[in-house]
Amino acid sequence: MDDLTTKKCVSCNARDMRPMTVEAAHSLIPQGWNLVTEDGMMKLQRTWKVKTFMKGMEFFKLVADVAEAEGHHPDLHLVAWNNVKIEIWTHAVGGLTENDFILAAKINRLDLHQLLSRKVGE
Ligand SMILES: C[C@H](O)[C@H](O)[C@H]1CNC2=NC(N)=NC(=O)C2=N1
Repeated sequence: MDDLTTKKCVSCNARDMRPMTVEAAHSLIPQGWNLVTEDGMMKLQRTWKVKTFMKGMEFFKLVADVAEAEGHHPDLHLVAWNNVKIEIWTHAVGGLTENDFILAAKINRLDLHQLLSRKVGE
């Protein structure tokens, strides 16, 4: 698998865009992300615990900057003040395309250590 972080998202209104197969999705999934199926549609999903509500908002800003640079956007959830969940899929095709994996891989590159709660025992 060539490094997804070296790639750029393409416009989602390309006529030939189709949702990828489950097998293809499993071969591309970046570290820390999960494949989930909701309402019959596959999505990428990852969760984090942040130190504070405002650090959650800082997290969202970092992600938003990546999304805007890529022209491809995640769903951002901040629940019970410190639980972040990000879900990514390609709305234009109602499933997963390579764009989703590129965005997830680039989110993985963000330096989040100042924002995240320490894991138990750390
Ligand atoms: C033209 C442009 O590619 C589209 O409007 C983009 C914007 N961001 C997007 N983000 C996601 N996740 N899915 C889309 O289909 C999508 N479409």
